[in-house]
Parts: sequence; structure tokens; C-alpha cells
Amino acid sequence: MEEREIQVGLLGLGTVGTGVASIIKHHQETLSHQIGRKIVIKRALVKDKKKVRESWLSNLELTENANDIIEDPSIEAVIEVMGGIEETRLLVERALKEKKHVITANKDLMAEHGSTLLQMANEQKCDLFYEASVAGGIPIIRTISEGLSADKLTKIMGIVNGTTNYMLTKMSANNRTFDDVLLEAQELGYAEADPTADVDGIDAARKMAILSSLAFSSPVQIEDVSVKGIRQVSDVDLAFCQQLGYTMKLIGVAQKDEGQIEVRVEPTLLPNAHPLANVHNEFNAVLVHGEAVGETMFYGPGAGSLPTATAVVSDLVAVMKNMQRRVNGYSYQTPLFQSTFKTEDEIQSQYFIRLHVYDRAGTFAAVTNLFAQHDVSFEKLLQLPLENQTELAEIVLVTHSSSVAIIKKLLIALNQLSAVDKVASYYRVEGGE
Ligand SMILES: NC(=O)C1=CN([C@@H]2O[C@H](COP(=O)(O)OP(=O)(O)OC[C@H]3O[C@@H](n4cnc5c(N)ncnc54)[C@H](OP(=O)(O)O)[C@@H]3O)[C@@H](O)[C@H]2O)C=CC1
Ligand SMILES: N[C@@H](CC=O)C(=O)O
Repeated sequence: MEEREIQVGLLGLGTVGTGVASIIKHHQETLSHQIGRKIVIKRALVKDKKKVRESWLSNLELTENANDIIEDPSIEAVIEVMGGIEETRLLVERALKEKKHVITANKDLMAEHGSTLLQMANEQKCDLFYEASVAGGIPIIRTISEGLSADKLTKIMGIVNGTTNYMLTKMSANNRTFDDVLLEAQELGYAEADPTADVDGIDAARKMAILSSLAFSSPVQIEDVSVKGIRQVSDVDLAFCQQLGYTMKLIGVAQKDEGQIEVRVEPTLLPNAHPLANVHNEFNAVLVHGEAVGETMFYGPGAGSLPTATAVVSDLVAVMKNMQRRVNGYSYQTPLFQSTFKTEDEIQSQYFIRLHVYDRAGTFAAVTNLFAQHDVSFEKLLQLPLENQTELAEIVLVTHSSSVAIIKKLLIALNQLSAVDKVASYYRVEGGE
């Protein structure tokens, strides 16, 4: 090994791993200019060495045995881009015990085991950085933990999953089907190996747990996040959204109010003029609100090989700068305060509600009476015959802000009303009042 080299081990050489290798190869000059050392990938762990890979990767030494990286004393930093939780956790723990710095893009791992791993890294005087785990190429973790560290953050609201944003964009603008656009997002390398986590909102929920833990200095677990994915979003919902002047996005919201936290992820309607309504395809954006700074917004590609790899390699640069200063082991702040979580009675929200009703005299009056009984007022409204049906019609409305608990009671009562066939769908509306 040349004296001015740093040897790193790659755990994984898929979409992100290949991007990391590419950046290290093509940006070597810029990187070594910053850190004074050349970065060399000593070895990459893969599942299947025989798999056909891009020809320029043929110089990389591949292994199917993680020990070849974890137990190699010449490797000073390990980049984990293989995904998964349990097997990966053991590898990361072993790497830290071997006093190797770790960089990971794995939000599943960090949302589940982040605090334990960070504590371990701290004890071992090793860095554990995870910028790529949230919002791909947007440096949002460093922004929250360093750039805005002087402020008291009160709200984070964002699009933090590239796959579902890509899907909703294509479904809304091009009338494409869910399965068709999901396949395309997989082919483009945006989706997880198992895309269930993307479409069911779990990936976004993990990212919101990571962001809110940092922003509010409180431990937020995945179980604390209320989650709904985009599976049930229909072309009819998207068409009504457009008619009423809204855009549907999978939105993550985390807010802290008088010590109480609320974190959720769900398909949400935004007025078309809302900044997040204009974030399309695989792009992500995060609005961060602080008491002193007011509102800030961060935008960029949320998934994909090179954007994500940029975050990973920037973490490696941070590790190497810390090595030069001998200050490794203090990766971002660790949660300090315990918080309580808000109940549905304490959360106020607007809702879009679509009903299938029996098309007869008195139906509309029965529906509006029920809204009045629950003290829920509404403004926007469409009432249309239901396609291919003689006896059913569709009522679409947007409520004014009400407590979520009351809206839920109203939805149950609507389902029981004889004038109503069913509540066809309902979504939260953000930024509308
Ligand atoms: N794709 C993206 O846009 C983003 C991904 N991430 C995260 O980055 C990580 C990697 O994602 P991505 O690159 O898309 O995943 P891929 O599925 O494309 O790549 C995974 C790589 O890890 C290897 N691997 C997987 N499991 C094992 C195992 N048990 N033993 C040895 N090698 C293994 C695979 O080997 P082989 O090549 O032989 O199959 C492959 O090289 C995940 O945690 C993901 O959530 C984060 C932000 C964005
Ligand atoms: N599957 C994820 C990849 C990046 O985290 C996404 O689509 O956002």
C-alpha cells in the first residue's frame, strides 16, 4: 500500500455500489486534492461473483466472503451498500469492533438500529455516517445536524421516496398504470430490492424516523410513525385531484409542538402552487421549518446510482477529514430528549373525501347533515354520476381543518349512512388553508 492511499472495502456492488466505484474512479483528483490521500477500493463484497457486471468494473477484486473485508487490517473504512437489516447489522458491528469507519446508505438499518450502532461507533472512536440513507443526493442529514444546529426545528415536511414520486408523477401526468410505472422505477434502479417498502410507505417512514430523531433530538422509532402507502391511489382519485387544483404526493410530515411529536407518511393532496407539488419524478424535496430561520427547502434527486453515491463518497471524505484531525467517533448528534407523541384528538387536518352515494332525492342533504352533526365544514365539492352506473353517484369534497379523531368518526358514520354506498377514498390535504 502506498503511504498516501486509504484502502476501503465495499459491501455491495449494485446500483449504489457501482456509483461509488464510478465516483472514486472519475473524481479521484478532486477527492485526493481535498483529503491528500488517494482512495482505493481494495475489495467489494457481492452475492454472486459470476454475475455479469459493467466491463470497467473488471479491475475490482470481488469476494463472496465478508471476512475478506472485515478482517483485512489494511482496510480502514467500510462502505455498506448491500441493504438488508440483520446480516448487515452484524457486519457493521464487526467492522466497528475492528475499528473501521463505516459509511452506510441503509435507512432500514439506521431506522431500526441506528442509536445502538452510533453508540458503538462512538465507543470505538469510529465514524458512522449515513447521509445517503435519506433523500439520496440531497445532503439533508448534514444540513439538519450541522447547518441548522443553532435553530429549534419545529417541522419537516417532504417527499423522501424517489420511487413513489416517480410513480405518482407518471400515473398523474401520463395516465400510466401502477404496475407499469413500478416496473420502470425498478429498472431505473430507484426501487428497493423488494419494492414493497417503497409502495407501502415503509421506506419513507424509516427516513422520516431518521430525520425527526435528528431534528428534534428525540428517539423516534419506526413504530412511532403513522404510515399509509400509495397502493390504494386510483386513477379516479388522481383525476379528481387535478379537477380540484391539487397534486397527490407521498408526503412525510414530522412536527414538534410543545414537546409533543407527530410523524406520519401518507399520500397527501397539495395545492398545485405548493412547492412540493412541483417536485416530480425521482426527485425529492424537504421543507425544514425552524423557529429562527423560518422555512428552508432542499431539493435534488432522491434515488439512483450516482446521486446516492455522491452522498456516500462525501461521507467518506468527512471520515478522512476527521482522521486527519483525529476527531473520529462523533457522527451527528445522538438523541437527547424523550418526547411524547400526539394523539389523533390533538392533530388538526383537512381531508379530501370521495363518496359513492345512492343517486336519489335527499342524499346530499343526508350527507351534509352528517357533516354538520360532526361539526365538520367543507368547501370544495363535485357531484357527478358514477361512470357506468345508473343508481350511484359520486360526491367529492374537501373539508376544513378538524381533529383527525373527529374525521375518523365521521368516516365511520358516513359508511353507515343509508344514502351512502361507501367511502371510496379519503386523503389528507396539506397547505390548503
Ligand atoms: N438504489 C437507490 O437509489 C438507493 C439505495 N439506497 C440504499 O443503498 C443500499 C443498496 O441499494 P442498491 O444499490 O439499490 O441495491 P442493489 O440490490 O442494486 O445492490 C446490492 C448489492 O449488494 C450485494 N449483496 C446483497 N446482499 C448480499 C449478501 N447477503 N451478501 C453479499 N452481497 C450482497 C449484491 O450482490 P450481487 O451484485 O452479486 O447481487 C449487490 O451487489 C440499500 O440499503 C438501499 O436502501 C439508498 C439510497 C438510494
Ligand atoms: N427506494 C428508495 C431509494 C432511495 O432511498 C427511493 O425510491 O427513494
